[in-house]
Amino acid sequence: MNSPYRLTKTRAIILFTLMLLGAFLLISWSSYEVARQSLNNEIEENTLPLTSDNVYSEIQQDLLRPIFVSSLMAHDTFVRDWVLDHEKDPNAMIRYLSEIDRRFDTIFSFFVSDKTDRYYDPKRVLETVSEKVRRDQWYFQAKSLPADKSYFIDVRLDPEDHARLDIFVNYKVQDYQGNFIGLTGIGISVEKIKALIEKYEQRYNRVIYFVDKSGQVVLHGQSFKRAMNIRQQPGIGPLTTSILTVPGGSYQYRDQGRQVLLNTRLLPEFDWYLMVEQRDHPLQRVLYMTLLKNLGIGAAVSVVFLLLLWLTIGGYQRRLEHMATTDKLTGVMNRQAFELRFLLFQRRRGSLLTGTPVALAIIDIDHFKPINDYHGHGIGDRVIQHIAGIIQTSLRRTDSLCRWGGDEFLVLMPDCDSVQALARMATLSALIEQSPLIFDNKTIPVTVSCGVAEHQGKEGVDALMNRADIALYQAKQRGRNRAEKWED
Ligand SMILES: Nc1nc2c(ncn2[C@@H]2O[C@H](COP(=O)(O)OP(=O)(O)OP(=O)(O)O)[C@@H](O)[C@H]2O)c(=O)[nH]1
Repeated sequence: MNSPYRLTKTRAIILFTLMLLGAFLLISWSSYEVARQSLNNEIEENTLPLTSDNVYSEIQQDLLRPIFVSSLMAHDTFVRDWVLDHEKDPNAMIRYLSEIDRRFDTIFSFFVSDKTDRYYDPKRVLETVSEKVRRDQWYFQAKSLPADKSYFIDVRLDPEDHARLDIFVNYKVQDYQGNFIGLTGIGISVEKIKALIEKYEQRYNRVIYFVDKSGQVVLHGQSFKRAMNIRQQPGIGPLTTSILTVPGGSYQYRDQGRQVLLNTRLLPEFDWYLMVEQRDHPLQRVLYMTLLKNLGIGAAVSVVFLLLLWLTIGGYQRRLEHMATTDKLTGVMNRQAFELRFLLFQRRRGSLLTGTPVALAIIDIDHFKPINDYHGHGIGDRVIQHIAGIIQTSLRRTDSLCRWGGDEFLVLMPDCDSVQALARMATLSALIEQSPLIFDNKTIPVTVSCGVAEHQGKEGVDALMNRADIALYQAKQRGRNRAEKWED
């Protein structure tokens, strides 16, 4: 009888659980998303560009200095006059270059004469450059620069230590009429710039590197372990074209499941892009941990809430069930519960196809109306309770007792034929006769009449009761205080 109620309760609890967990999940997730988004925006719009600006302005000094020094050399009247004076004193140029190295702390300075193709460095006059030699191509490349470009930058191996890279600034030298007369410039060590990049990476907790206009990574710190062209780098690859066609911007991409925020900025003097990347901001982790904590709290609150709900609903349900199935006056089963019990019994009997007999007895208090009329309704109630108590003590565990209404009781007796039932009811009526209600020094004798019938085939409760009622009528007719069974 409980199962349909339990099912409804279980369904309701599952529904509440889903709603509650859904609500917690939705609230926690949306607030996490809002916080994450605003943190990302803050990083993307403020923090990252600010870092980028700082790195740019600091690194720019170191990168622009060689251009500045080269420009000084190219416009120096000494250099131009010396060339125009047919390079008479090579030592003068050598001294000049070594002075440049000493004053500006460059690693290498040079001059190449267009007229003689001679290559000067701070120590000596090296051999001449030739268009036919591959390693001299940088010179002819610089020489053929468009008129509006005064220099070009070259990153290549250190001529003395081939394991290291140097940045060379090659500046065009022109005479007073603007004719090309040579190339001068200096070289600085990439290692120095790399050290700077690493310093900034540690200071700002960012990944910093430079790419040229083709997407090739030209400068990076030691921890950089990725494809040397960003076009081949997963995540950022598809963004490369848009990155390299604007002077700077903010981008987002995913790399190995992690979000990367990127700020780019063009260094026009080098035609390089400064790339500043932010991965795993510490606050992102804090936000994620907060999300997990919120979900944990949500789940715990849900569990406690649902447990209380389960117990409360269970308590109410049990009370309601008890109220709906029990007779208030006697505490025995009421009519509705009995009908349901009979239906279940019938179903079980049908499925088991058991041949065991089942009997039903109707017990009616004799002359109950006069008891009510003489002693009052309250005493009448006590008589009903008294009779219910006696019947209950005489039942087996498998019997079911019901107060059908007024002064009438039903007893359903499985594994009991009409003859056995009749005998049991006769014993019961004798017992009731010998057990008057005694109270306030008054003795109220009570007797009952019983009608018994055995269940036949698939008949319903009404048909069975009808036959038992006929038997009861006979008992009443034959003088009451007795039991009769239905006879065909
Ligand atoms: N005190 C009390 N009386 C009730 C209750 N329910 C019904 N009654 C009364 O029980 C009486 C039933 O009387 P009947 O069964 O008609 O007649 P009876 O006096 O028992 O006569 P027989 O059954 O022929 O012996 C009526 O007077 C009802 O008012 C109840 O809950 N408490």
